[in-house]
Amino acid sequence: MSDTVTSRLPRFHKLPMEERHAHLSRMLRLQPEDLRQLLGSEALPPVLANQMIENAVGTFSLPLGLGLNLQVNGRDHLVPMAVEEPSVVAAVSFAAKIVRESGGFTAEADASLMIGQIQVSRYGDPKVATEHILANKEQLLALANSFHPAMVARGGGAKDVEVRVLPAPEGPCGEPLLIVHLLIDTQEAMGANLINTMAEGVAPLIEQLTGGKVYLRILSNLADRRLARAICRIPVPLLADFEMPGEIIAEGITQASRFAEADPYRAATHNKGVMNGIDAVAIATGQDWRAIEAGAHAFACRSGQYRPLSTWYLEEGHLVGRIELPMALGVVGGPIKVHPGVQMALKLMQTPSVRELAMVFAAVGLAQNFAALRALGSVGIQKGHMAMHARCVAVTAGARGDWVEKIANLLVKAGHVKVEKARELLASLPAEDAAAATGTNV
Ligand SMILES: CC(C)(COP(=O)([O-])OP(=O)([O-])OC[C@H]1O[C@@H](n2cnc3c(N)ncnc32)[C@H](O)[C@@H]1OP(=O)([O-])[O-])[C@@H](O)C(=O)NCCC(=O)NCCSC(=O)C[C@@](C)(O)CC(=O)[O-]
Ligand SMILES: NC(=O)C1=CN([C@@H]2O[C@H](COP(=O)(O)OP(=O)(O)OC[C@H]3O[C@@H](n4cnc5c(N)ncnc54)[C@H](O)[C@@H]3O)[C@@H](O)[C@H]2O)C=CC1
Repeated sequence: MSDTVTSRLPRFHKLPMEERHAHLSRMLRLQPEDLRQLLGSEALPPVLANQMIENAVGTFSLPLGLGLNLQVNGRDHLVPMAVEEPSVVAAVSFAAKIVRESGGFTAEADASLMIGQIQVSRYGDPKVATEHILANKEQLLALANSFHPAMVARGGGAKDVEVRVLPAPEGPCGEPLLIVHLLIDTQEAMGANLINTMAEGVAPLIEQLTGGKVYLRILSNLADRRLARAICRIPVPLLADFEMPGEIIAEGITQASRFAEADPYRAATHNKGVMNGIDAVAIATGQDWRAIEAGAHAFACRSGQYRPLSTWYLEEGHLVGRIELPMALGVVGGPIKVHPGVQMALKLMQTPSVRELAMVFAAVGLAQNFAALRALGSVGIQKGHMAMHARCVAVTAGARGDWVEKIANLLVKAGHVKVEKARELLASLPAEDAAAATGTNV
């Protein structure tokens, strides 16, 4: 990664899109075809779409924004985000701007260790079956690795075997579940397909060793051996804005954190805010976001109560934020080398390794959460969010072209960001302006 790339691009959001492109071109040495890619005109050719999924009838677009100001472990990152919700990109950039003034995010990510699960039934005595499996661990690992020799050559592959005996859901009369875990290092890949291949591949040997019958052979999306963590420490005075001192803002954020820690109803929304950022960058970079979502929420519930993925507290005059969650990502495999838009997004991120990507994801989640809690714990979410949502409202009401921004500004000024109000504003325009505003004069 180049150190000459900065994600601190003041007032980038005020520029027209062509000037944003010009800026990126200079900084990242993008080619004209890269820019066409960004604009979507070459995003995903129908022929590729038809090869990617079944019954393809077209492609579907989302806006691609750039999260700015993000600094992780002293390095700047531009964050491509594919998302339909207004204010998400602004919010992450806003938070990252404050955090970078405090030294940026510190993050780490585990190696790509994933779990393949094999469910065994009719195995007899669970203790004996467990002993037989563990006594033949090396044979099982060798067999698993024989299905992916290239992965072993890269330093990855099956590394360990664990056995779990779980109580029968029907109660003591039912057979306890015997679950074998294959721990597999998937290196730069998310790994689902290769884990499933290995899990299916070792099943006959497990049946032979236990005398039982294997049912499911599939990865677990609770990727708790592959966690990413990020932390930030913001001096309280740095939280101040024109309206409020830092202490008041810090108090609002720590109160929000306490609420989420105590109440699953709130924790769900808190985590939705975290995932606003993570999902957007996951979609842009071709990740399996359902897998990331499943892992995040299962991890949030690991203590038996659904809890927040991030927490905030005060320590020695600083507001400290922490996040930890499973991060099963890939920079190869799946659609990553197939989808040209994904390749472009990874180019904007300067082709990170999978661990770098995981650290950026964690930092984005924490930044997104900070921005939401900062608003929620002080002026409320509607002020900033609705100001940006106003453009969507104006378009829904029929505004087009330059009039979208004008109507949006009038809605915010009126403190009334509603489609009826936008229609009322459009209807109150002189006939010529109204025709221009709704595009009916073209
Ligand atoms: C919206 C802001 C950022 C405005 O905040 P502001 O105070 O107007 O921002 P600012 O003018 O001080 O600008 C600071 C920086 O923010 C960025 N920024 C500022 N404006 C823009 C813009 N238009 N476009 C792009 N970037 C923008 C930009 O980087 C800018 O730096 P600059 O480049 O100017 O030096 C703030 O009010 C905010 O963060 N609000 C929270 C919004 C949010 O969280 N949205 C998510 C959707 S709500 C939801 O789904 C989640 C939730 C809330 O339920 C989760 C939960 O409950 O926990
Ligand atoms: N429950 C779940 O999460 C499930 C997810 N999936 C899907 O599986 C896909 C991901 O599976 P993968 O196995 O990651 O993709 P994949 O099947 O494309 O395998 C990754 C490929 O990349 C190659 N590779 C090249 N360089 C590598 C490197 N440095 N490190 C690692 N591999 C390297 C590997 O040899 C392998 O052939 C996603 O599309 C996901 O949606 C599929 C089934 C279930």
